[in-house]
Parts: sequence; C-alpha cells; structure tokens
Amino acid sequence: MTTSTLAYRSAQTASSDIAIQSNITFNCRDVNLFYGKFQALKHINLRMERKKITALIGPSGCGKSTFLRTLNRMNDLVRGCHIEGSINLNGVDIYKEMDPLVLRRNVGMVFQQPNPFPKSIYDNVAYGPRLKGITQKKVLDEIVEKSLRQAAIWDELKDRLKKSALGLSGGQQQRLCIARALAVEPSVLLMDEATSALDPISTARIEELVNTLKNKYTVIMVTHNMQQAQRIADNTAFFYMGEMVECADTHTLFNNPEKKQTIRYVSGDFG
Ligand SMILES: Nc1ncnc2c1ncn2[C@@H]1O[C@H](COP(=O)(O)OP(=O)(O)OP(=O)(O)O)[C@@H](O)[C@H]1O
Repeated sequence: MTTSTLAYRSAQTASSDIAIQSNITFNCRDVNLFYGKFQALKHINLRMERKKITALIGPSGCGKSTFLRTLNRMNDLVRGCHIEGSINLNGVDIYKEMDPLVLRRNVGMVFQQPNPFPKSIYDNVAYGPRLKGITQKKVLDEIVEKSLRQAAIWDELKDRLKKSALGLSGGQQQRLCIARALAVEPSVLLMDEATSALDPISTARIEELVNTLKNKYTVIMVTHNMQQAQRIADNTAFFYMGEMVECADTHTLFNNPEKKQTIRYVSGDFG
C-alpha cells in the first residue's frame, strides 16, 4: 500500500462512525519521548475530550510544550528526538497511520509569540486555504470573513484587510493567528502559552474567544497561569518532571487533587 493510500484511508477512518461516537479526540498511551538520551516525557497516558478545553500545567521544564508538540508531530523536526507509545486522533494512530500533512490540517497551533506572516491580513488567513488548492476569490473571501469572525476580530479588521498584519497590536495579531489556524478547518486547536505575551485586556478577549471556540473545536492549551486554567479549562492535567501526574476536571484538580505533588503545586508550594 502506498503512503498516500495509507493517508487517505486514515483520513477515512478518522471520520468513521466509531470515532465520531467517541467523546475522545486524542488518546495517548504510554508515550515516552527522548531528546537524544534525555527522556523528556515518561509513560504519559492521557485522553483529551472532544469539544472541551484541556489545560496542561506544571513547573518550567516539566514537558508541557514537548507533550503539546507530540500532538501535531512538531517534534519530528527536532534532530535526535524519538517517541514511543501511541497517540490516536479520532481512533487513528498519528505516528503510524496518518500523513503529517493531514494531521497538521486537522490540528492547528497557536504559539506564545504572535507570528503573523509579513503579508496582508487577508493573505495571512488565505494562506492555508490557498495551500490546500483553493484559488477562487469568492471562496477565499468567504473563508477569510468566516475565520476572522470566528476569531472575533472581523469587525476590527474588515476595513483594512489589505494592510500589513505586522501593523496590528499584539492581541490583534494573536487573534489573527487564531483565524489563520481556523481557516483550514481543523478539529483541534493547540495553544502554547498563547496569552503569556499579551496584556490583561487582550488576554481576556482571547480567553473569551477560546471559550466560544469549544462549541466547535477541541482545545488543548499549555498555560503557566493557574487562574487562567481555572477560568476556562474543563479539564486540567498536571505535569511534573516529564510525567503526567494527575488529570481531572479543573475544579477537582485545583480543589480536591489526589496526588501529593499536585496538592503542593496548586497550593503554590513550588513553581
Ligand atoms: N529541542 C530540544 N532538545 C533537547 N531538549 C529539549 C528540547 N526541547 C525541550 N527540551 C528539554 O525537555 C524538557 C521539557 O521541556 P519543555 O519545553 O517541554 O518544558 P515546559 O514544561 O514546556 O517548560 P516551560 O514551561 O518552561 O516552557 C526540558 O528539560 C527541556 O530542556
């Protein structure tokens, strides 16, 4: 079977009845990740629910971003990195059965620093759809408007679509990056400390936006801000020294955690 046939079959399987019925988007089983000899993730077992916000918290260097990047195979780009175990997206193993390009179309990502392309606002959002082969102006116009609306920034930007994205404020740039991620119609949005470089007002707008996005998308976010996790996440997973110590609904994790390390972390004993 050729790789492309495999990718096509995987995409088909991804929307099979069984997968759609399941409320689990990502199912990670016994995931170990190594950067050379250094083991950054140890035996991670974690399920992330569909159309819910899952926050990943934990002290610096505990493996949150590494774990997030395993979900769209961004670690593949790191030399010497290897991964064991399985990560299923809608029932399909993303390392064994899915083309990384199909995966990344399904799993959008927003980073800590807003990273718009040095292009117009319109071209930033139309970039992904054009890569997918969409060329008709009318269709692109519709996608750009829909994506900017979903990212709650259409009203602010609709009269300056041809202007450079680099002229926007940090908060506007981050919402534009969210619109750019949504334009290719992913089912999952990964956010790696997406508000940590923003002021409180922009942060509040993005939190509000993420809360509305979960009607349609599964959101997985790394955050250092425990208040933020408590404000918007449905579920929270606590990472420590490469291990996923505990995952529960957010209220339980912060108010009634089971594990000693979680109790110490959420009560501010260490950070
Ligand atoms: N490309 C890499 N090569 C080698 N080691 C790496 C690489 N990226 C991360 N690491 C190491 O893996 C461990 C986990 O890093 P990671 O960035 O995932 O942690 P984190 O919890 O997201 O930290 P922070 O909250 O500070 O961003 C750290 O010890 C880090 O130094």
